[in-house]
Amino acid sequence: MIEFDDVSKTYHIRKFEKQVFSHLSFTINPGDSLGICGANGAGKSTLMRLIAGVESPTSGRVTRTMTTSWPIGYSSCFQASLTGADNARFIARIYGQDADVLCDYVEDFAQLGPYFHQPVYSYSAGMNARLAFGVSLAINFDCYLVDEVTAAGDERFRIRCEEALMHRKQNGALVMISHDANTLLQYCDRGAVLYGGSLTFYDTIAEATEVHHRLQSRAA
Ligand SMILES: Nc1ncnc2c1ncn2[C@@H]1O[C@H](COP(=O)(O)OP(=O)(O)OP(=O)(O)O)[C@@H](O)[C@H]1O
Repeated sequence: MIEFDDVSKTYHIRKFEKQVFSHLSFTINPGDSLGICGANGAGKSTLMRLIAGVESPTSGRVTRTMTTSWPIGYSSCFQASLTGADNARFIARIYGQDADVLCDYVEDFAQLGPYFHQPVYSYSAGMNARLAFGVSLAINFDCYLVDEVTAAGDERFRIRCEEALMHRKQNGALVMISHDANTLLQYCDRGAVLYGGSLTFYDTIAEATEVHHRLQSRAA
């Protein structure tokens, strides 16, 4: 379970203050697959970082009894001067996994060819995302956090991601951000819309994407 209790987040940037969201209370349970919709800058990635625990709330409390992946997406979570393989080994050690087994899985999954043994700074954004996806799928998290990453890679990679995520979803939880309604409809059951600093939940992802679409049309 991941529980948000009256969580608010504000960034202070020089003399400027940005309240991203306020007083969010909700729970993500095992078996949930939640799609989060919202316009650019609404706070989706910030929310994901708080769910993952890589950032803290300004006020309120986030309680986790499930292990969560880091937000898998285009933003890099790797040490750029190390190779993909060395990053995978490093992460294996942090999570107490067999480094050789994890490395083999990632090499096969991410299909980076010789780049797997090159420094991460030489990777494209898509290659970075493939590595991130491979490493996180190699570790058995209770909850996977996916930030737009399913768009990374070619058709074959997308099918691999889909199969792996659908399999993990059966045994755990999934929280996904995407600007593509079809992706959310494919992966998620429940939906939420982040708008004006508030998060509204819907029983189905179809309702959430529809509300988001209406809000977007109104703003245009
Ligand atoms: N580390 C930070 N410091 C200051 N402001 C930040 C930081 N991270 C995000 N913000 C601000 O918080 C707001 C929400 O950003 P966030 O990236 O969470 O939005 P998003 O919904 O994921 O956007 P997009 O769909 O464009 O990726 C934006 O106004 C952004 O400028």
